[in-house]
Amino acid sequence: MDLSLSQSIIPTPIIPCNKSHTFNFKLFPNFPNSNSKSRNFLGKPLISRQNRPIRIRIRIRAQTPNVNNDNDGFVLEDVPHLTNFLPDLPSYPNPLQNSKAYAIVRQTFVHPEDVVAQKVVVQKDSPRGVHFRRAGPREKVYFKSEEVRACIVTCGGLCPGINTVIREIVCGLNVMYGVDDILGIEGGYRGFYSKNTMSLTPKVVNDIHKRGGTFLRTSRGGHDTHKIVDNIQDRGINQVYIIGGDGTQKGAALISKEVEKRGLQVAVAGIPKTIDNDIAVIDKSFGFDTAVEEAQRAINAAHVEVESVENGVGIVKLMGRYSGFIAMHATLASRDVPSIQYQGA
Ligand SMILES: Nc1ncnc2c1ncn2[C@@H]1O[C@H](COP(=O)(O)OP(=O)(O)O)[C@@H](O)[C@H]1O
Ligand SMILES: O=P(O)(O)OC[C@H]1O[C@](O)(COP(=O)(O)O)[C@@H](O)[C@@H]1O
Repeated sequence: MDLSLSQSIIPTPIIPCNKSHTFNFKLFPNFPNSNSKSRNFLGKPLISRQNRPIRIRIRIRAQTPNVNNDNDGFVLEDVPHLTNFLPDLPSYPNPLQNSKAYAIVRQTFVHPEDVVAQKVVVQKDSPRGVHFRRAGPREKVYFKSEEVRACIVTCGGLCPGINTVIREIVCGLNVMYGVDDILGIEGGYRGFYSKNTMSLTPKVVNDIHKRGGTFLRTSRGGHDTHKIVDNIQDRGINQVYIIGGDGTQKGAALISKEVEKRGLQVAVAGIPKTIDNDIAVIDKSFGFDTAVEEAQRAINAAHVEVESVENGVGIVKLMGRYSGFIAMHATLASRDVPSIQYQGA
């Protein structure tokens, strides 16, 4: 999957209700300069949620070259927010603040000014570089729990862990945020306008993470922005969670633009899916570990065959048309392959 960073949509993380299935969209938790003073590197609030243009790209350069100025070459690749076009939208305290079970979150809310650097290693006097908005629960939210009608859709190819993601969105919304109106859109984008929805509750999704594939089914094609947004409007949906690869996220961006054009209070969250782990800015894409484990099985099997005959040669072809991370990690982990040569297409 080729998910270029400028097109990436950073999702608000859903903290799982079951620790054993944790997956983490938090970006570089060890991001340096995390003290509150250095966060305000622009010397003024970085984010004005009011009247903020969509996907702003702030470039600030120091007047004098080679001056060690905190603002030098700082670029923020932002994501759209509802208040860009609905500036008077009221906000509410995050329900997690009142939760005994999740009380710890109060201390770890993501500050609105938190960003994540694309490059961890920089040189002295080099530009600060590109930064992304940090994902995570905020102190304020823009929906009342009882007014949320969420939906989840899965599009494009398969990847291990999709069902876990679906489950965690449902459980996270329900258990942590008190949302009980969650719809499953079946069969990818076209499911918005050609199929009925299913109701998703923690009980319905309880066991789905033990199965492969996607519980909601998927498809390629069928992205008709107007028909999809018409349907979102007709069904009174106000939160849309879209799980998929680069094609899917392009579709999500179009939906978000159409929502803005119509002035709807609908939040669109894209959850990047790639088995290849080729999104630089996140810790790890879900499903990658499983793919590496499975790949090692193939390598191990070939190794057993090779060892049992004279001059045996085993050939294992692993997936990853444009990305060699699965092949590289599986090979390094198994130690059965003396040297690695990765050849992309
Ligand atoms: N450029 C695009 N604009 C809008 N929708 C797109 C675009 N590319 C793909 N899609 C839609 O996204 C869905 C999945 O796309 P696909 O490229 O097949 O998989 P993936 O999301 O895994 O890359 C399909 O329903 C497709 O119609
Ligand atoms: O088996 P191959 O040809 O290496 O294909 C594997 C590739 O297919 C994918 O699963 C899907 O790729 P596309 O989204 O381009 O169809 C990639 O994530 C992966 O790298």
